[in-house]
This record gives sequence, C-alpha cells and structure tokens, in this order.
Amino acid sequence: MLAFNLQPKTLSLADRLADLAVDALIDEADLSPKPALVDRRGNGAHTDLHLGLMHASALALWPAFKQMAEAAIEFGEIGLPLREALGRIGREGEASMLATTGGVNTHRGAIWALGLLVAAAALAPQAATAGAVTLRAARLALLDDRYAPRPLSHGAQVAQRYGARGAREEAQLGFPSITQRALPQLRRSRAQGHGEQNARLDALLAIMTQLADTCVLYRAGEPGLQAMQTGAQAVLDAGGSASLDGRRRLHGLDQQLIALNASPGGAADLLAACLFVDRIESGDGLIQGAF
Ligand SMILES: CC(C)(COP(=O)(O)OP(=O)(O)OC[C@H]1O[C@@H](n2cnc3c(N)ncnc32)[C@H](O)[C@@H]1O)[C@@H](O)C(=O)NCCC(=O)NCCS
Ligand SMILES: Nc1ncnc2c1ncn2[C@@H]1O[C@H](COP(=O)(O)OP(=O)(O)OP(=O)(O)O)[C@@H](O)[C@H]1O
Repeated sequence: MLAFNLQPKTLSLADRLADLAVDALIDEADLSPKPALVDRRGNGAHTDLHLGLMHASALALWPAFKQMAEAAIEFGEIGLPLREALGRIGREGEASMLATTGGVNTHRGAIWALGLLVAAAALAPQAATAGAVTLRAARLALLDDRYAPRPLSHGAQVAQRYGARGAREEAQLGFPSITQRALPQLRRSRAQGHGEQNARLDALLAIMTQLADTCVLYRAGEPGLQAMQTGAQAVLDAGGSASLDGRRRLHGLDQQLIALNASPGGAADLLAACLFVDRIESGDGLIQGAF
C-alpha cells in the first residue's frame, strides 16, 4: 500500500470557480505595463497600493468566492435569498480584504463583479457562455439587497456629482464592457498573433475607451475621464500594445494619467472579470472536469 495518495484530489465546482476568480485577479495585477495602475513595474497613481498587497488581497478573497459559489449551488435559482446571501458574503469578503491590507481598498469593485459572475457560473455550469453567465449576473445585480448599507462611498459621491452609476450599473446592464468590448478585443488581438500579454493590455484599453470609471471621476473629474477614454482609443488606433507606435502611446498615456492621478481601477476590475469569463467560456481544462 502506498503511504501517500498521489492522485490529484478532485476539486469541487466551488473550489475551481474560486481558484479561477483568484487567478484572474492575480493575472490582472501582474499584467504590465498598465496605465496608472499597480503592476510589476510599480504603483501607478496609487500611493497606498503595491503588487504584494494586490496579491495578498486576491488570495484573501478565495473563501468569499468559494462561499458565493456554494450559496448559488445551494439556493439553485436567482432570487432575493441568493442575492442577500451574496451581499452578506461580499461584505465579509470586503472585511477580510481590509484586514489583509490594513484598511486599503484593493478589490472592492472586483468583489462585486467577480462575486456576481462566480455565482452566475455556479448556478448553471453547463450554460457557461459569456452571454449566459453575464445575463444571470445582471439578474442578480438587479435585485435589491435589503441589508446593504448605503455609505457615501466615492462611487456614490461621483453619482451625485456626475450622474455616473458605475459598478452597479455595469453589472445590471450585463457587463457590456466585457461582452461588447474586452472579450472581442482579447480574442481579436490573440487571433492576430499579438501574444497573450498584449492581448490582455488591448482588452483593458478597449474597456477604458468607453467606461465611466468612478475611480477616475472621483480622482480626476471629467478631464481625467476624457483623457483616459481618448488616450486608450489612440493606443488601439495606432495598432494596440503589440505595435511600436501603440507601445509609445501606451507609455505616454501611463505618464499622462499618473500626472492627472487618474487611475482606472474600475477598468482593471473589469479586465479581471473578463479574464474569468474568458476561461469559463473557453471550457478551460481545469474547470471542465468539475462540470
Ligand atoms: C456595487 C459596489 C461596487 C458599490 O460601489 P459604489 O458605486 O458605491 O462605489 P465604490 O467607490 O465603493 O466602489 C466602486 C468600485 O467599483 C469599481 N468601478 C468603478 N467604476 C466602475 C464601472 N464603471 N464599472 C465597473 N466597476 C467600476 C472601482 O474599481 C471601485 O473599486 C459595491 O461596493 C457594493 O455595493 N457592494 C455590496 C456588497 C454586495 O452586494 N456584494 C455582492 C457581491 S456578489
Ligand atoms: N491593478 C490595480 N491597480 C490599482 N487599482 C486597481 C487595480 N486593480 C483593481 N483596482 C481597483 O481600483 C480601486 C482602487 O481605487 P482607489 O484608490 O480610487 O480606491 P478608493 O479606496 O476608493 O480611493 P482612495 O485610495 O483614493 O481612498 C480598487 O477598488 C480596485 O478594485
């Protein structure tokens, strides 16, 4: 008899979805050079964030993502009981994040977006196209969690000042930044042979061309948002991050957004969410076994 069982342990669906969500966050953090965001090169426009903190925060969120998937499997349908369970788990996840980072907001928007998408994937793993998963996530986001606190968050302040409804609206609309912009761009750039890292940068830029990113609006107002959107479009128009001209413009955009303090944190969250949806939809070998 063998002393050790060397067969790989079969992971549950909830384990695998939590793994994929954390992987997506780590891939997003590591991707470089991202304009004004934390990456392998440095802290971008953030004084209170660094790459190690982003990694630690991502890992600390694993239990919350697993619990969200388990709640979806247990309730088995979209409705207020599941929505309110997800809200409670999301708030607990946020508390773990803040405990891990010493009070710094590293992943608030990502808990929201990825949490909804993890639950949506767990509800019907056999129907895991991007369209189906984002639609279920939107139906969850449209339900009102009666227990949600209503703090005067940065997002709420920006909503009052500019009318931008940010992370909540993006989810309620079915993540158009993912389905209409990031995923098509990711796949287009891959198909053109640009390489995975450039394809991911191009996907981030595609999100930035149109997003009303409340992080940017809060930190740099409408001029900052305008600079982000037109600058990202200019990089893509120049051939994207795999081309020499595109790269030059990308570095220019990085410097410009840092000078404006305009960090596109919402776009970064949505890139992580896009990478998650991409892996689910493409039937990643990891996850297929569980389905
Ligand atoms: C919906 C959230 C993000 C509220 O955000 P709010 O608009 O009040 O702004 P806040 O400044 O707190 O956070 C905004 C976050 O969203 C990201 N973001 C900014 N703009 C956008 C955008 N246009 N689209 C998507 N994400 C964005 C930012 O990176 C930022 O981290 C969330 O904090 C929330 O209400 N959570 C409740 C817990 C819950 O129900 N969780 C369920 C998980 S399934
Ligand atoms: N690689 C990344 N670098 C920086 N921010 C990121 C990255 N990925 C995601 N983000 C998102 O950006 C947000 C951080 O933005 P911001 O610093 O404006 O947060 P805040 O706490 O709302 O504001 P402040 O730091 O000004 O108090 C996080 O919620 C996080 O979701």
